[in-house]
Amino acid sequence: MSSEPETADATAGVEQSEGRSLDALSGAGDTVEVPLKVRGLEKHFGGITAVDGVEFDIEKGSMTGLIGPNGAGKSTTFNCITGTHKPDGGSVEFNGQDITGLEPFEVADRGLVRTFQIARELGEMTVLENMMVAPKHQRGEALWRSVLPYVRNDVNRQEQEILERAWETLEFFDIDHLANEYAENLSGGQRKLLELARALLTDPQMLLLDEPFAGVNPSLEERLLEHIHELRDQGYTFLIVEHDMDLIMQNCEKVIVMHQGRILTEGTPEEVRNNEDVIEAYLGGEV
Ligand SMILES: Nc1ncnc2c1ncn2[C@@H]1O[C@H](COP(=O)(O)OP(=O)(O)OP(=O)(O)O)[C@@H](O)[C@H]1O
Repeated sequence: MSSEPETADATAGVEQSEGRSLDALSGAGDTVEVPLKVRGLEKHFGGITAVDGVEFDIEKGSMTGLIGPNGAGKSTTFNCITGTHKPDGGSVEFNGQDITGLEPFEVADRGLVRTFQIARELGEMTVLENMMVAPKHQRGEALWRSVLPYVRNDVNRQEQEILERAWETLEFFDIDHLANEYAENLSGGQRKLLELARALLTDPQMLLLDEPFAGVNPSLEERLLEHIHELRDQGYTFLIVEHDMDLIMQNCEKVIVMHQGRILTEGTPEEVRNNEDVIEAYLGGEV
C-alpha cells in the first residue's frame, strides 16, 4: 500500500466528512507539526480520579508509547481523546480544531481514529465484509447494518471503489487470503491486523492503538510492527498504549509514562529508562 494519509488517493472511494479540514487533508495552509494537543485533561468516576490534569503533545509522523501500570489512566485518557468518554475538564485539540467532548464518529471524521476490537456481530461477517463496512461503521456503531445488504447483493459504484481499497489494504497486511473467512475464526494476531486494516479505511491521519500486541504471537507481532513502521514512514502518526515495555522502548521514539492519573514523565526511551521516578516509584526497577 503506497497511499499517504493526506493524499487524494488515500481518500478515493470513501465518503468524506463535512467537518474535516480541507487544508489538513490537502496539506495546504499552515503545516501542523503537532496535530494532537492535550491540555489539563480530567476525568472522574464518582470518587475516583482516573485522569488528573494530563497534558502532552504528539508530533506529526511520530510513534509515541503511552505506558503505565494497571489503573494508571491510559485507557480513560484514550477514551476522553476519542470521544468515548466526555472529559470533566481540559481540552483536546486536533489539527488546530477543538475536538473536546465530540462524539467518536465526529473525532474519527477529523482523522483521529482508534482501533476497535472486532465485536461479536462483526465476527459473524467475513473479513472482506468487515472491511466493506469499516468506513461507515466508524461513523456510527449501528450504521453497518444498513450497508450489509449492499455488501451481500448488488455492489454499486461507490462500493466497488471501497471494495478495491479493501482488497488493496488486505493485501498490504497479507491477510487477503483470509477474505472469505469469518472474522470470528481468525487468530488473535490476525484479528489485530484486521482491526488495523479496518481503521485505515476510515482515512485516518493519526491512529490510537490500545494494546495492539495483546495476544499476538511473536511472528505476527513482528509483521504487525513492520506494517506500523511502514505506515509511519508514509506519514501516519501513532499513539500506542501497550503493556509490553520492551516493545514500546524498542519501537517508539517518545514514551509518555502515566501514574495515578497523571503524567509521571515523558521523553526518549533512554530518558524514561533512566528516570529515577520511573525506576523506583513506579516500575520497581523492571525497565
Ligand atoms: N467506567 C469506569 N467506571 C468507574 N471507574 C473507572 C471506569 N473506567 C476506569 N475507571 C477507573 O479509572 C482508573 C483508571 O483506569 P484505566 O482503565 O484508564 O487505567 P489503565 O491505565 O488503562 O489500566 P490498565 O492498564 O489496567 O488497562 C482505574 O482506577 C479504574 O478503575
